[in-house]
Amino acid sequence: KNQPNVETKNATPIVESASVANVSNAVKPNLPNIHILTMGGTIAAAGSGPAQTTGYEVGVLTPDQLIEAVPSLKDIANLTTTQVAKMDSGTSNTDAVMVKLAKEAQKTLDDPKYDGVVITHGTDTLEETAYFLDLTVHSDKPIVFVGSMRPSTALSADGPFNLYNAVALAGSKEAQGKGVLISFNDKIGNARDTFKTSTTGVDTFKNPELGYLGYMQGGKPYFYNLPVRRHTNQSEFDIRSMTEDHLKRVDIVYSHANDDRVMVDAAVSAGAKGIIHAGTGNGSVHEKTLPGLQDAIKKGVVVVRGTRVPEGIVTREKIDDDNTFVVSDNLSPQKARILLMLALSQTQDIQKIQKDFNQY
Ligand SMILES: NC(=O)C[C@H](N)C(=O)O
Repeated sequence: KNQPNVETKNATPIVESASVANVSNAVKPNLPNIHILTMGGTIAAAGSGPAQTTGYEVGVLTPDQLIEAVPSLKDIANLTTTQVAKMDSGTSNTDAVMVKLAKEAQKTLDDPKYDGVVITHGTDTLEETAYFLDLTVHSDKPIVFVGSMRPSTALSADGPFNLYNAVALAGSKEAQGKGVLISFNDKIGNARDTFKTSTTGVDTFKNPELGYLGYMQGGKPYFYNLPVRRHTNQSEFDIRSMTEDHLKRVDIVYSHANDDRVMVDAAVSAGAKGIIHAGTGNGSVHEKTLPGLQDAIKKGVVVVRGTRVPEGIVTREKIDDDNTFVVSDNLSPQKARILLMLALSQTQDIQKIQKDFNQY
């Protein structure tokens, strides 16, 4: 029950598929070879009418149908596809799914015939999966995440143009070596810093304070900024030597007025090896919650002092040295969970884990 609908089939070369009427059946040697890994989400969704933008069925379009909706893709890339999952990323994404996708992306990028990868993904947890791949996949070839906010059946559906831009970006020289990118609504963000900011608006992926890396315009990327934190080829985490068993349980505990230790204790009894404390303000820990975190640490749980506030950084204070907390830097709780899981796959050493949070 509630298992993500995950399946893998062999890569289908769209260029050889007679059933795909709008896609050229000849490989054009002057165009980049881009492989699309599909995960489901609203970009592959269908509703019942032109104004339905919520409550539609997610992940129903096949990879071929996704591509058929954008006939001009054949002019910018030779495309092949693999359906890795057809999930609603808000209800069904798991660490196992992320591992499976990262392995699939690594395998594709290691194949000299491919120039880049596009991943179509639901937007709810896109930023988490994208950051996971940014930290574990080793390649300088472009890796571009894309999705949509409106289902394929809606008026002004944003999926087709988003997909066109993502394929154009993945086929560009400019996108090489910049880590995992998120291409959405004509903008290019990096996986670490970009996050979903609107429940239903099409301009949802951004980082209001730190901005974007660039724009897509006329099917071309225009870059202005570079990510400086370690990613892809410079990362110590490596999907090639990792299985889902290496990823330990990390829970997020969200603080609020009138907080207490109940949720921390629940995480510890559920077997958490790490806790991200999404504190108020600059990472404040409620006085009634603190003893719970201290007891968790005594049991060997690693606690990251983070914040529920979307902007700004949490830096080390006396409370962190007194309690051996790690601080989250400027990572959101959901991105801190990804990094802590990966850090815990290598060490329990607090200083090393803090160094990871300072570098990634
Ligand atoms: N816009 C979307 O893709 C939302 C959808 N619930 C998903 O994350 O799969």
